[in-house]
Amino acid sequence: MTAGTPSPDHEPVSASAYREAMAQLASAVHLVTTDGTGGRAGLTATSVCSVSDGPPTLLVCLNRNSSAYPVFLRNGVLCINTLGATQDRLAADFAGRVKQAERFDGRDWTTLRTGAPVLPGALVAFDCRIVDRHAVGTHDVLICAVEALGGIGGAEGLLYAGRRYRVLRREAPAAE
Ligand SMILES: NC(=O)c1ccc[n+]([C@@H]2O[C@H](COP(=O)([O-])OP(=O)(O)OC[C@H]3O[C@@H](n4cnc5c(N)ncnc54)[C@H](O)[C@@H]3O)[C@@H](O)[C@H]2O)c1
Ligand SMILES: Cc1cc2c(cc1C)N(C[C@H](O)[C@H](O)[C@H](O)COP(=O)(O)O)c1[nH]c(=O)[nH]c(=O)c1N2
Repeated sequence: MTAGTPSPDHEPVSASAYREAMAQLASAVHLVTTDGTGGRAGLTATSVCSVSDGPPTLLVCLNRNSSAYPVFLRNGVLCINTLGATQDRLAADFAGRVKQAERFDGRDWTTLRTGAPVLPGALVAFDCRIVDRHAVGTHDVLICAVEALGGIGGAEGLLYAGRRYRVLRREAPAAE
C-alpha cells in the first residue's frame, strides 16, 4: 500500500498491516523498571510519550501479557530509563532475550525517589508514580506523574525504526 491510498472503507485494518505501518515510525527506546512489595521487574518499551508539563505527566503502554505487568501494578511506581546509542544490547535483553529474573544482573542500579531502578548511564530517567490507567485492547495505558528526574542528557540517543535499532546523531548546528 503506498502512502495516501486509504484501505477500502469496508475492510478493517489488519494487525499485520497496522504493524507494517507502525514500523515506519521512529521511537526513542526505554527500559521501564519497577521495584517494591511486588518485586523488581523491567521491560523494553517504545510506547512512551509526554502528556502534560503541568503537572509533569507521561504515559507508557504496557502489554498485559508481559511478565512484568502484574509487578508494575502491585508496586504502583516505575522509572522510564531512556537509552543512549550504545545500549541496544540492553534493550534486546529487556525485550525478552534475558529472563526477567536475570535482567538486572551485572549493573549498579540506583534509585531516585520512588525506589524504581534507575539505569546508570541512561540518557535521561523519569522516576514516576502510576496515577491512572486505561485498558485499551491488549495494553494498559499507564498515566504516570513524574516525581524526579535523572540522567545526563546530551549524548546520542537510541532509536527504533524499521524493526531495528538506530542512532540519533547530535550533529553540530549548521553554520549561519
Ligand atoms: N507497543 C508495544 O507493545 C510494542 C512496540 C514495539 C515492539 N513490540 C514487540 O516487539 C516485537 C518486534 O517488534 P518489531 O517492531 O520488530 O516488528 P513487528 O512487525 O512485530 O512490529 C512493528 C511495529 O508495530 C507495533 N507493534 C508491534 N506489536 C505490537 C503490540 N503487540 N502492541 C502494540 N504495538 C505493536 C510497534 O510499533 C512495532 O514497532 C513485536 O512483535 C512486539 O511483540 C511491542
Ligand atoms: C523495540 C521494542 C519495543 C517494545 C517492545 C519490544 C521491542 C523489541 N515491547 C515488548 C517487551 O519489551 C517484551 O518483549 C514483552 O514484554 C515480553 O517480555 P517479557 O519476557 O514477558 O517481559 C513492548 N512491550 C510493551 O508492553 N510496551 C511497549 O511499548 C513495548 N515496546
